Amino acid sequence: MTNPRVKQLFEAAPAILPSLLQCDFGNLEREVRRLEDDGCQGLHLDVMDGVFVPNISYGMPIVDAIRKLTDLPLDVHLMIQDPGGYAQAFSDAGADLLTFHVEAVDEIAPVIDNVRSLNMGTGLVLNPGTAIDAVTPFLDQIDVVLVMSVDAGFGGQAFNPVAIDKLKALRAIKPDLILEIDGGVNLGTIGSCREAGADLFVVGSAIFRSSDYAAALDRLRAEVQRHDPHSS
Ligand SMILES: O=C(CO)[C@@H](O)[C@H](O)COP(=O)(O)O
Ligand SMILES: [Co+2]
Repeated sequence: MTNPRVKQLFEAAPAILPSLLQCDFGNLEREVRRLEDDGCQGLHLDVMDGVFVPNISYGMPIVDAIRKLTDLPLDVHLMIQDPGGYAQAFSDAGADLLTFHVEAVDEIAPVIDNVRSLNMGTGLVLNPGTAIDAVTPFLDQIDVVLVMSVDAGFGGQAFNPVAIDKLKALRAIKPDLILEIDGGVNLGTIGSCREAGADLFVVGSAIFRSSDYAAALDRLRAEVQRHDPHSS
């Protein structure tokens, strides 16, 4: 992995990545500073097109605005049709790690090649109903598998435990693969994700519905540590 910010993010793992979907966009700079001050090691940005998922969030201009506010690694989760067609635009906007849904493309390999050629980290995303077989042929060409524990499209949904078995299966197939989990991750679910092998934990509601982000992050980090499969 040659992208230095992605390298930095992976070295920080296990790490919590706040999903900004539910942040206060009217005070974006203040939100980003708060998360930096609270010791976050990266930010997760959810891009939705209203076609691949039934919701619209934001696109390149917001990624670009956040890039100008921070040096933190930006993990851009594309929930869009034709992700390959937008890879250059998100690279230009400042994405470091670009993940796209296997359900959104017919041919996965050329899109991986496209993202890699732009020197971004590359990740494949699986919705809860998609088997891991969709990503296993590509594990040597990518940097991350993002396992969804909700159907992509909205924050604030309940965690689907089918994700736990997928994390365990992927971890068994490739012990050094970076595994990311996204959807319904909170104090009640983050520990089992860590035990199943997750390295990167995307958290939206469990941070942004709290008035004290720092305290919420500290509690989540403590739970990750308590469930670390490497500690006795
Ligand atoms: O990708 C998505 C939703 O599609 C996520 O990144 C959510 O934004 C996470 O929010 P919570 O489930 O933690 O509320
Ligand atoms: Co996401």
